[in-house]
Amino acid sequence: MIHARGLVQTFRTGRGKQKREVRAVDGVDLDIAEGEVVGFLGPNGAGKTTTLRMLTTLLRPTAGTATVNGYDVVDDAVMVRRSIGYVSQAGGTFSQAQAGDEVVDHGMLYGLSRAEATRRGKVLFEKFQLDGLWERMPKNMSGGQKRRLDIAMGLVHDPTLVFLDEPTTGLDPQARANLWEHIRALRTERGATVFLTTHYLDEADELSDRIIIIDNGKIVAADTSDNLKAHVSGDLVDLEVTELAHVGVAAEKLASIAGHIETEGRHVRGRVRRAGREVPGLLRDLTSTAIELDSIEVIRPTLDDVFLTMTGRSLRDAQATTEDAAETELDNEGALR
Ligand SMILES: Nc1ncnc2c1ncn2[C@@H]1O[C@H](COP(=O)(O)OP(=O)(O)OP(=O)(O)O)[C@@H](O)[C@H]1O
Repeated sequence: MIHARGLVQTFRTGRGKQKREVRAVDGVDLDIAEGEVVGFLGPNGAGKTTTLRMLTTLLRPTAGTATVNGYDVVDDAVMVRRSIGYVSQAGGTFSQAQAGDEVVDHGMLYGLSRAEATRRGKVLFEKFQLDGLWERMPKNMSGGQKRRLDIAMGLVHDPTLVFLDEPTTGLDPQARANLWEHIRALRTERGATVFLTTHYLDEADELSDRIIIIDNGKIVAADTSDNLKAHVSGDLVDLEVTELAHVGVAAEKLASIAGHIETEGRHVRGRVRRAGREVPGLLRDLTSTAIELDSIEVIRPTLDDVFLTMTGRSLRDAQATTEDAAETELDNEGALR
């Protein structure tokens, strides 16, 4: 479905002495199979949108190659565009037209007849709970409704591969959860392959069969969420010992199955690769040495823990830093216009 080798995108930013080159995407390889839902995760400025724009033919790669649905993104750009659905981050720039007309026009742009585009549009409106809004102007819709309209537009020509760029950014929790249901249905009901970018960890976790993490233009991890968590971080085991005097011994015992032990008051913590298997033995060991616990907690790692392990910093911190350093003067030389 999607195969990319060594994709690179560089931008020149600034003027005069400030001039420099940004390697927004720096040698990305991707292999995405039919029917997969892949979450492309990374902090702001990591290179998610730029990768997506190369795969959807909106940007010509500076270097590297990619095929989408078997078509080359440079040589067969028109065929790539015809065979995919793309819902951009900003959403559609709607005219003064009614929502239904926007969808029909979009379908006709992809070669459907007016009748067929209308038929499919009506089905999608029902599916995305937009019934009754066919004649409404998009500017008078709620954020969630507009986002669902964007997705309906991206699907009107029935693509089997759909690119969604930050589909739920700016939506309230209820509208997000509702959109998640629709995204799940793309695969279960239509068998579509979905490639979605997000910087919400929970969203990537909830929706994706596989997660690809990008940072500074490079892929730092690619696997199922469970595998990433299990292999990279392990579970956090938090023991609360009853007697402060026992903290040292408890830490020694935990150290036999865990890496990097931390203590805080009566708490002893460490990461254990297979907590389900290891913890019963640890408890027996503690009991046999008469160390009592007030509580024990096993906390599954989050994707943020994975990111921390891979890059040495938290995804949330990385987000804040790149937002501060956001470029203001952009000069996009690679764009196909
Ligand atoms: N047209 C452009 N000209 C110059 N630099 C650009 C341009 N587009 C993106 N960049 C830079 O390339 C890097 C990657 O940007 P990109 O938009 O791909 O990141 P992202 O992961 O999608 O971030 P976000 O989550 O904020 O959308 C950033 O440093 C950004 O400032």
